[in-house]
Amino acid sequence: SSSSSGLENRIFQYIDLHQNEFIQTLKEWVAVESDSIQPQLRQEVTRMVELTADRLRALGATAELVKLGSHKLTDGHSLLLPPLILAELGKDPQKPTVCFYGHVDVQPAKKEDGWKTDPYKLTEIDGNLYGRGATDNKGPVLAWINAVESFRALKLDMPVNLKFIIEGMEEAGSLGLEEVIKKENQRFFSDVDYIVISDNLWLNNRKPALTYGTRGNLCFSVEVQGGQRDLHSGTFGGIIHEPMTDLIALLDSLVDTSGRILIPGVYDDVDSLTEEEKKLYEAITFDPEEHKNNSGVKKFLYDTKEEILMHLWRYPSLSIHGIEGAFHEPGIKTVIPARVIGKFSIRQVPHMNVSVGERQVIQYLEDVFSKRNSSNELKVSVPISAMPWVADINDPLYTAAGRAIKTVFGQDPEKIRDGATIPIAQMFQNITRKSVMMLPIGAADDGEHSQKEKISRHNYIQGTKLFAALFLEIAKLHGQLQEASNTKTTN
Ligand SMILES: NCCCC(=O)N[C@@H](Cc1c[nH]cn1)C(=O)O
Ligand SMILES: [Zn+2]
Ligand SMILES: [Zn+2]
Repeated sequence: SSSSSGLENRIFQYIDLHQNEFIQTLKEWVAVESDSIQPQLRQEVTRMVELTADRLRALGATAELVKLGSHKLTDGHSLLLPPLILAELGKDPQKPTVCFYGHVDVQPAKKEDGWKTDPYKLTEIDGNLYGRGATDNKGPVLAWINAVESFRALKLDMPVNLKFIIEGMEEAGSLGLEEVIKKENQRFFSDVDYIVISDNLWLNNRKPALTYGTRGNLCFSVEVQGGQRDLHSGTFGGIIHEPMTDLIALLDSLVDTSGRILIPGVYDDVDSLTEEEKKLYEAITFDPEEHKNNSGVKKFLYDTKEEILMHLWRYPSLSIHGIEGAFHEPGIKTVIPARVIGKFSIRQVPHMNVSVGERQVIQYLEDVFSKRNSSNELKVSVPISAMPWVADINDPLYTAAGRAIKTVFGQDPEKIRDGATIPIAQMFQNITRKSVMMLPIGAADDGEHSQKEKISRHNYIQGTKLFAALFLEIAKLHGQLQEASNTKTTN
């Protein structure tokens, strides 16, 4: 049913009445500088993980803090990783078990980066709650917790068993997580029926979405080394092969002005486009103008909605991210850097093979470099390699979420893919073989990772209702599934 039941209405009313308390908790969470990128803030990440575990325990859950060991920093030092939370609430064999994944670490944020408000002080302006982590991912994690809290406050039986897997290193590449999923596959995940991730955004500012796919990513570091030290360009400029010049030539050889990747073979395994798939893009509500406004750029490479969506979701793209070792301060420094490292990545799509891609790129870079007859040394490495993820939208989990969305937002969800990479989705699906779904609550203009990250009060509160409605829909679905399988066995 698309209209809410008496039970849902009671829960929704509770959520509406307690919204300021939910926002207060989000304020307390945003105040913790749980930046997982900067080593000096690692203790804050650990504190945030512990705070989250306490909150889960207050709901009646058991929350285990799994030690993940330490990792090596680029300067050679070792740093302890924050623990991972594995929590459980309810173990009724008659109920389905839903596992929620989220993260409580955040991207770095400094007021000087151009924030209009203090990034660690949640500030409400015109119905938007600005602050680092508001949408990525503290708001959505709290929305799950708020939903459970609402059932408890109303003394309602939870319709599903819940498990939570919450980490503190997502923004730094989910270090140590894959090993835990593998290790816990036969234990923690054994009775899980559904896995839900709420760590992405809607496709536009108003229409809710369900996400069934993400692109993967192959990240490359291209190092060009000349001599042992930087040189004066007045003394050596004109008589040596400069590492930066080699690197710029390499980077410039990767993609043409229309965005097409120039590495031979890259498009060979990309799924061919069927008429049926084409229709999916035509049916989606997506306003290229709104997307352009969210981005702040003047023009996209493509004009139509369909072309834009396909180039974000089902075609690979190559982006150049930066150059380590380059002089980047204001003013002029007439230096020739001795060693520079270019960073670029290729978003992977079905059915590209990451190992094949790796070889194609390395071979191509070596070929381009050898034609330059440079005396410098080239080294290519692949620090991150993540496969794309696509799920079956006909899975019952998607039906349940679609119904919950209709109840809360009064409209059917847009079924979308995401051009970014959530490696955990593919990992969960591949290792556990469970149904995996991404259910975002943030709008397209939430500005994850940017200087104006926010979640709207509306989305945070309706998102809380959405998760409560999802628990009920999954329980209903499970009842139906169980009835169907009982009918099968008795026939
Ligand atoms: N909307 C969710 C975005 C999550 C995100 O930003 N993921 C990163 C992960 C990544 C991929 N390669 C290196 N890190 C992303 O850039 O897609
Ligand atoms: Zn995130
Ligand atoms: Zn993020």
